[in-house]
Amino acid sequence: MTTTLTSKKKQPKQGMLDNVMRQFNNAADIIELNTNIRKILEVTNNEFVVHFPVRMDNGEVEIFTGYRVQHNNALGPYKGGLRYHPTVDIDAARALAMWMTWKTSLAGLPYGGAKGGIQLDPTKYSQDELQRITRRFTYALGDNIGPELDIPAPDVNTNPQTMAWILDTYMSTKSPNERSKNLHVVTGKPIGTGGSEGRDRATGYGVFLTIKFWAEHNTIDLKNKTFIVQGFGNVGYWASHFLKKEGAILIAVQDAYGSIHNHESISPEKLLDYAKANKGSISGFAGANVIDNAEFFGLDCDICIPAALGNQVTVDNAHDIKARLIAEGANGPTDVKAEEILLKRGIDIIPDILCNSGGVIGSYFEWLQNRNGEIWQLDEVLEKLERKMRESFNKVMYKTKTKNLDMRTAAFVIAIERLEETYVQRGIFP
Ligand SMILES: NC(=O)C1=CN([C@@H]2O[C@H](COP(=O)(O)OP(=O)(O)OC[C@H]3O[C@@H](n4cnc5c(N)ncnc54)[C@H](O)[C@@H]3O)[C@@H](O)[C@H]2O)C=CC1
Ligand SMILES: O=C(O)CCC(=O)C(=O)O
Repeated sequence: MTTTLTSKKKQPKQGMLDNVMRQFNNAADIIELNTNIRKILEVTNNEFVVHFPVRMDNGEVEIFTGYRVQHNNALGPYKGGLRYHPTVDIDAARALAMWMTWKTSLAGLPYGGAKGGIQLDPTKYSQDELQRITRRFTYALGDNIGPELDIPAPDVNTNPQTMAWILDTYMSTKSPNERSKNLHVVTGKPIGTGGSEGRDRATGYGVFLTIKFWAEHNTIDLKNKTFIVQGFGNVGYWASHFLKKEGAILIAVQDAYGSIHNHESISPEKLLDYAKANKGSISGFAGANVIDNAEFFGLDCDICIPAALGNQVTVDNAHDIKARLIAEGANGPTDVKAEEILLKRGIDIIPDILCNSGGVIGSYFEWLQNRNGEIWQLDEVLEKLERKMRESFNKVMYKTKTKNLDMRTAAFVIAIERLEETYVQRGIFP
């Protein structure tokens, strides 16, 4: 097992990392960010790369590579999800960690940003194998995570069960007297293991709320508005569920297995039941027609919700998009060049660091409850979540108006200004 720690080292820029750096530099230029603070924010604080062996069901040992990148902790402990996917590598973890720093700052949370995961295709492993992989990864990370240091949460292909395994493994390394003080080492846990009511739907509910606020802002009625969703996991499903409750109509879905379309409507609840019984896949669902993946983003609709992976809306499909609004459930789904095209075409984009921030806000509520020995009811959690998201949305809209900025740049400016303020107040970089 090896651990590599790279501190304050310049990184090459490409893919999602290139995107987030361009977004950051654009906003930093606009506010003429102090050059010393810019130097700090453009690199990650710590990077852990761990290789660890796990016994497979057939008795063979396989070596896995896991990552945890801690970008910045000026505002509080590092916070962010763990992703299990073949595309996880050091640059993906760096980019996603940076987005977490801007997201927690914009949301006004006492957190910094981190992200990580394991490079693997979870469909190739049994539940027992995934449990052993998760436990060995947790041992490998050791005390580089912790309830007041760095707090992981679910992301793509990880879920409350994954968090429960991490919690159990982490706690087993502590003395009995210390164990109960470590419940908040991860968030997004099952309710029976210290999880919070509402964390399951927090991200999708937040996506829905930002769409609702945007519609109110533009005096648009969401009733009978059509929407399409890429990614029908935790975020995609819950966003669809709440939009449907508001009267909007889901007409197309794309996941890792294919794309389906029904111009009349697709029931999110029926599709979820189907996917649950079909190893998570929407393919074969009887309530819609199969379409070519390449057609998906060009479908006629009012709202497009990318809620899967990064770099999905690109120069290759930005010209085809018919939606009036893109609501970024995923992290980094729109690349910088595609965004230029979309903005010129008058398409609004609710940026990821605002749109999907309900997840980390829900996590913050779970962390607070664990820390204080409290248990909140679902309606209390959702009310608090709505209040926080409305505050962030209003701040972003005010900045777009007063500084004549698009929503992403406005959100980045607010996030970076908060970090700048803390560095200046500490007196380190006046
Ligand atoms: N889970 C959370 O609380 C949060 C998640 N996010 C972001 O939302 C996005 C989705 O996350 P979750 O819903 O949690 O993941 P998930 O694992 O529950 O679902 C992922 C979905 O994306 C689909 N997908 C994977 N590869 C795809 C591809 N190449 N094309 C189309 N669809 C594909 C999968 O089939 C699945 O339906 C990610 O970008 C994640 O970082 C952001 C904030 C919080
Ligand atoms: O809930 C959290 O701590 C972070 C969720 C996450 O990974 C994200 O917002 O991208």
